[in-house]
Amino acid sequence: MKIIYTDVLVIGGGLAGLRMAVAAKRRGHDSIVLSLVPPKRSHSKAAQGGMQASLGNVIKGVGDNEDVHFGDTVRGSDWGADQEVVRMFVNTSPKAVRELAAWGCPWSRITAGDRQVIINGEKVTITERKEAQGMMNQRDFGGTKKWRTCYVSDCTGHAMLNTVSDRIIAEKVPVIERVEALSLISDGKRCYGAIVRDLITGELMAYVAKATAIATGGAGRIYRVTTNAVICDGTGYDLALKTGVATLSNMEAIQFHPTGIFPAGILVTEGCRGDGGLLRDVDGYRFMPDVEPEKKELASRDVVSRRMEERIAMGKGVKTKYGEHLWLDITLLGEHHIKHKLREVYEICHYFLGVDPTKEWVPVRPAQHYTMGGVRTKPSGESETLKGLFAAGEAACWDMHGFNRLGGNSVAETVVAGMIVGEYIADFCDKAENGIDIPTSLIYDALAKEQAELNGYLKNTGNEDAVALRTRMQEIMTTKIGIFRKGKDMQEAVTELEELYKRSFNIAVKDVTGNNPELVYAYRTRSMLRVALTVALGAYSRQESRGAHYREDYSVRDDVKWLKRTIATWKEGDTLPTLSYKDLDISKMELPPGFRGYGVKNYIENPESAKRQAEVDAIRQKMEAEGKDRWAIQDAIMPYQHLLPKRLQGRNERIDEPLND
Ligand SMILES: Cc1cc2nc3c(=O)[nH]c(=O)nc-3n(C[C@H](O)[C@H](O)[C@H](O)COP(=O)(O)OP(=O)(O)OC[C@H]3O[C@@H](n4cnc5c(N)ncnc54)[C@H](O)[C@@H]3O)c2cc1C
Repeated sequence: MKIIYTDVLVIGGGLAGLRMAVAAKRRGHDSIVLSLVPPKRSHSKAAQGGMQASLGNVIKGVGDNEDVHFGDTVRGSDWGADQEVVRMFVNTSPKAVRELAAWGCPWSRITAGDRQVIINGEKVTITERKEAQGMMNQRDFGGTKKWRTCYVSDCTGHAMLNTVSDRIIAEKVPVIERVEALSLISDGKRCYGAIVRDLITGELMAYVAKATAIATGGAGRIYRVTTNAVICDGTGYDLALKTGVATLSNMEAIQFHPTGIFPAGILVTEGCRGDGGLLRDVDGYRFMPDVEPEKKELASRDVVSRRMEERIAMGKGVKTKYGEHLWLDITLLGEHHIKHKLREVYEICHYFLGVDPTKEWVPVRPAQHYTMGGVRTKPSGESETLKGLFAAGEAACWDMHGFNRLGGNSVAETVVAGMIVGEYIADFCDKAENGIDIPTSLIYDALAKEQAELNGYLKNTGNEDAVALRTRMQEIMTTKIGIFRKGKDMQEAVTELEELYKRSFNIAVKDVTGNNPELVYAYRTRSMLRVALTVALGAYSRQESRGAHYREDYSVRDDVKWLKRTIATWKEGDTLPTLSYKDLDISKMELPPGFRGYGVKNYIENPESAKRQAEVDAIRQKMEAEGKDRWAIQDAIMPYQHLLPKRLQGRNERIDEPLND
């Protein structure tokens, strides 16, 4: 069996993984990236709408800055996010978008002068400034106060991923494709790499590394109706669970995107609504202004998805033999706009629905979209509990999104986290004490354990069918751990998923040769069941509603009892995860919990919130009177710069905020 040694092993060749590897390699550390598919086929490619960075280039973005982006993200998270991490993110995102531009990402650009846009269903003329000519263009997205989302038509992820993939080639980082990490090599205290299966030959290998990073993306495929591609099985989360030591966090926080095309669930971007698209019911009635007068179609995704499902429950859905849906109307944007700025949406509607969105409404219904939880890390991206293990991107939870992610904040997070965590990985590898100093027996034991697990499937005489188990799991997740959750349903879901998990030990794989896709399907199904159980038990146990986690039996956000992060581990031999909780500390928050400004104003206030708000207000008032600038005031309220690598600490330049000001 092959053993390959390297400094940094990155598991995942999407935006987050590639950007981390670039950072580590540039600091002189040999890095290897592993991927199930050629990296340019990673799911980051599917991102359509754009990347949030507070550049303030467009006229509708004037006044935008890190503070506004911070407020939008924390409110969007329903106060579930780690506010220090949000600050790190909003400060780095403008740098990341500009870095990508320097690397050749063809961002859509501003043409100065008049242009016609649709705002609130009306044609409006806006005038872009002369000094913005040629700068990155930005569109409106849900849950944001300013037009902040930079984009490349509606194939932003495609352009970003090509750019970073080209950079990884330039940096000469080997990317090993069509391989799958099955487990991590660990002695219970420190991670030393991974056991990896070659998906072409079926061979097992050990990749031994000083630092190992999980960047394996989301877990959409544990649901039946999802916008995620078939490789988004979420088995990367299970890599952490299987150690018994590394933790997952907030796995119950699952996002449902308002506009999956019906019935397939394929996404049409939030950019459709950002650019002026409207949601209509069976009567063609635009219902969002009635229920969300402030943000209408552009409230945050959790809110819009719930409003849509409520409309359907009122009997206002369009009935079909596949179920019910609502309409997305982008006809008012005009053919030229749709074919240039929403080109992919045009093609998706044309090829998958036979609908021409320049003339017809698009059938849509919310679909699973994003995993806010993930491998729990410190702000540096290192696991809180397993030294040498790092994570970034959708697979990670350094906790930037809390219980609801804003559109455009994910691809931004991948490259931002890649930059930050990549630097910390390099720092880790710089230290002599973090060399690879392990007995080879640890590697061989890990290989033998994985081989035994695979043999378990091959030699099993049981009669369980992996396809049936997975299909049932996906059905349970979609129907019982969906947009509206009820205690009884979730209890049943946990019980049945646990049963399916036990049955997965009786899956018999008949094919015994080579790459063996039947075996792959079987072992991934068991991993997915562990992940699904972590989501379901987390959801059942959290007795409140926060962001995308909405319970009909606990419909209120409870900042007294539940302002806390869920932490999950999986002990070997157990059939359920072990959950614990970690409080969020209001006394350190820059923006104490309150009303989000959209959605229902319905929360149990923690008395600490008002106290902290008074403190924050007093600091702000005093420092403003002293003539201090916004950076100094922010630093006094919640210092975070020390958490950023030095080279990322600088300020960002805007037309209205030149650096020499
Ligand atoms: C349809 C769609 C549209 C979206 N649009 C937007 C948008 O406009 N703006 C936005 O901000 N966000 C958007 N998102 C979300 C965003 O695209 C993703 O969250 C983000 O790109 C994830 O990047 P990542 O690097 O974390 O993971 P991915 O890009 O999913 O990459 C995961 C990588 O891990 C590899 N991998 C997985 N498991 C293993 C394993 N066991 N061993 C080895 N390799 C493994 C895969 O091969 C892949 O290379 C969208 C998501 C979807 C589904």
